[in-house]
Amino acid sequence: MDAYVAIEGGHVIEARGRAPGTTNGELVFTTAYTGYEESLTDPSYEEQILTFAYPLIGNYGVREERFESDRVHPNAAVARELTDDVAEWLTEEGVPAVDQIDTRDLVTDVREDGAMACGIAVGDDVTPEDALAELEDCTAMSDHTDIGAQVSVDEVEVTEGDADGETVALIDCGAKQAIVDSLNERGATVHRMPYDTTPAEVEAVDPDVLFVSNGPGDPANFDAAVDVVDAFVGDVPVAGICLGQQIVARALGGTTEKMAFGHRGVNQPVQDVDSGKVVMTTQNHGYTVADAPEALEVSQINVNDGTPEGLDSDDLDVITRQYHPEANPGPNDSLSFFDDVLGMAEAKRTVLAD
Ligand SMILES: NC(=O)CC[C@H](N)C(=O)O
Repeated sequence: MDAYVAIEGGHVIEARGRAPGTTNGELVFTTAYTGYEESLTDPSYEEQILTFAYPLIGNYGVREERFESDRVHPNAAVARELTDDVAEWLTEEGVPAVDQIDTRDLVTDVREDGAMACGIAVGDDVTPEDALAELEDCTAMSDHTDIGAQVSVDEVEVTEGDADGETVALIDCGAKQAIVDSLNERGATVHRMPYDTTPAEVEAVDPDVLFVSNGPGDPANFDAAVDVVDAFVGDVPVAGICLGQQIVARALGGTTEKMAFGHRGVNQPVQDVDSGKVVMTTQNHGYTVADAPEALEVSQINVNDGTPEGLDSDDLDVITRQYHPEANPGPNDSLSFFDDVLGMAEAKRTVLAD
């Protein structure tokens, strides 16, 4: 199958077609060397074209148990070499894929010029012009103003924990399954609620903790979730992961901005400000908190570029992380985040009961 990849500026690269179709999206890369099933099903990659920096993708097959949602989210996949298993999976999913392309070159372009528009055409009769036409049609990430609707649940889904466990209202802005599982495994009952849930609907659940999930796109396009955090913060403990951190920051008066090419991989070093301890983390984000709200302490920072990785407040009962403590893929070193969140909720519940 023929394949052409057109990148911002109009440069067209020839590749080998592995799954047919034409599409466009924001070109990003991940340096993760494993976890392609988790990454390809992570809703945070919605409307993006995912390039794998690691050259061989697919060498341990495709297993549904490792999926983070019920479909592939990037608009296309790009790798140096994709196995037949992955090519067949992406073909079934209708997601175009290419390989036999110099991903070192592509990653260097994105590192130098930032995440960029990209058009892809794959098929027996496609031409470079088809890829260029897709590039021309590409919508900037911040202009996907209702991207939450593409990835959230339509209705509340409840997964039960232990009878005496905490009740979590999870605002699903494109949540990874591992977040729900990590909470359930610790005895919490999770009410997974649509991204545009109102404060009144959250109130009806009477949560012990309000948890804002990861998700795709620009945090500026999640005003409903910002309103929910605004309504509860200070009264109910609040937690957030990735987009969740950005939304919590916005709700308390902080600002967010787009990074050049973001952080995507499984070995991003994060330092705890108080202890000095460094952990390796899984990341997948293109935006960051620019000005942290005064009410929150920047508790953790990225060792490479100093961006905020954790925002905490003991007074308000807030804990958020820019990275992914739930891993999947990646190191499990930060799973204790979920113990901290539920511990915070339990402590507050005890205080209120006394
Ligand atoms: N994984 C995420 O939640 C990503 C958050 C946001 N979409 C960003 O790119 O920064």
